Amino acid sequence: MRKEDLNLSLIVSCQPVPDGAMDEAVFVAGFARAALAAGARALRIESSAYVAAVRSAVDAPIIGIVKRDLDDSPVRITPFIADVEALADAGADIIAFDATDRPRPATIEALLAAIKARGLLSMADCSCLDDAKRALAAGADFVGSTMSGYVGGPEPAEPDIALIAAMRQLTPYVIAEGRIRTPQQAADAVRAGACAVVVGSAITRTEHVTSWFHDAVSTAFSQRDAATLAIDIGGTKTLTALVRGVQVLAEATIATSREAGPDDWLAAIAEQAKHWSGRYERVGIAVTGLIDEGRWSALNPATLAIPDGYPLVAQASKLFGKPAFAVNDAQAAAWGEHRFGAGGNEDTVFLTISTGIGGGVVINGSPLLGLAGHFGLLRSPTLGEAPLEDVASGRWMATEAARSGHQAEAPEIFEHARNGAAWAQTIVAQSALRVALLCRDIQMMFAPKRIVIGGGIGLSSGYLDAISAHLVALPPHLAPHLVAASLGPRAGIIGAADLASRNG
Ligand SMILES: CC(=O)N[C@H](C=O)[C@@H](O)[C@H](O)[C@H](O)COP(=O)(O)O
Repeated sequence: MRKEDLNLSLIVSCQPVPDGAMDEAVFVAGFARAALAAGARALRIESSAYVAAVRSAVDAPIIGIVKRDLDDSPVRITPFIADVEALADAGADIIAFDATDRPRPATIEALLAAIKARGLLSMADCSCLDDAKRALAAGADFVGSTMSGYVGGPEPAEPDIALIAAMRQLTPYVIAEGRIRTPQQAADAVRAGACAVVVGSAITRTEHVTSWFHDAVSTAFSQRDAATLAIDIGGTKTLTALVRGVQVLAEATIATSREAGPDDWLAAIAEQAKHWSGRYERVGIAVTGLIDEGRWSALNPATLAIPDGYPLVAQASKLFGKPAFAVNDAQAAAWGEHRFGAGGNEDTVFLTISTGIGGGVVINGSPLLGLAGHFGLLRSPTLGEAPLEDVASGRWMATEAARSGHQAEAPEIFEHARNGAAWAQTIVAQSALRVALLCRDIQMMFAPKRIVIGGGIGLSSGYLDAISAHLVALPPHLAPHLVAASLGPRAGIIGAADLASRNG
């Protein structure tokens, strides 16, 4: 065969788990025929006996290898010249061998000479770019990424796409191999420049594939069945709950003492959670302010005076004796609404318009964490550089009412507006306009499928309509799709609980 014959091909490695249930010639030949029937162009087969068995069953090109566990060398793949001879006799078209720079019984040059002498093609199984350079200089026909991740240290989870790309700079005859477990990863290897892609375990090691599914399913079952202690620490109150999935099994609200600090807040929560001891496996915490690498800081100290960089995750896991995860409260609510509420599992931006203004973004199924989504702190010259929450939130509405001579909190202002009071209507309209402009800009930044509006102000009757009214003039492809939040004040604890279950 010619080197070009392998171009653009999928190669299936038929090496069942050694000593496993499928480690028999009849299964190896069966895997080979099934792979070819489904579009594979070539096969990679271990041992001269199995090469012979497959050769008698199919005409496709066979890459042959022999695997050995030697006492005096770490090299396992085709270490001896005699292995090359046996594979050639059995009918292999290409012979692959370990090309790593390690103590070995036969040199790379000697192996290559023996392969060439039989008129066959060679594949050098490399662990790094230097292996590939040496193998090509010695005359190897193909270089493969086979040994990357198997020459010491922990086995990586992903295929070495970067090595494939780097090898492609040396030669077009690069075969991608090793830990390619999804069609997506195989396509990535092609994009990185591979001329052919070998897939093994994911297709022909039934025991391995079953154990991947088994592990994932058992972990998900135990996570689903174990409850989470979910905590939402706000500027005035703290909600503590026992949550399983979207079910809130029990909950309690305590005041957040503004004179105290995080140690005392956590102690008060622990006192409450004593009743649920033994019933939760992890802790999910949503907080006002910024969470960065598990540390908690205030973004607006007026909401709650949090010391800079408080080690919230470390303190909580110590106090509760369980793994803890912390996230900003609006980001937690954004995740809750995205997964289980009005976000409908689509790209979602969540805005909570309440005493202050918060937000969260979920794009491509992942929440943006850290500083992302703190929309209430956006400043613009048109608003005199004031943070948006200082000119649109419930707090601002009450201040504006007082300025126009009316002592009223947000709910009463809405009531007055509905009853036709012009001063109240102006305040509501101004807040809604500013939030509408924010929604317009959010649409340009993230193009979410839905902007979910929550919070006491956001869900006040008429407010969503007032925002929408400012956006009707936008052309349809620029207009945000606004929807009302559906999980209410529990969105934060539900979101934090679900994020905690995914993060530990
Ligand atoms: C390192 C080593 O000994 N690799 C061996 C080489 O033939 C096989 O165990 C792998 O199954 C083969 O490389 C395909 O890789 P994966 O099964 O990850 O798709």
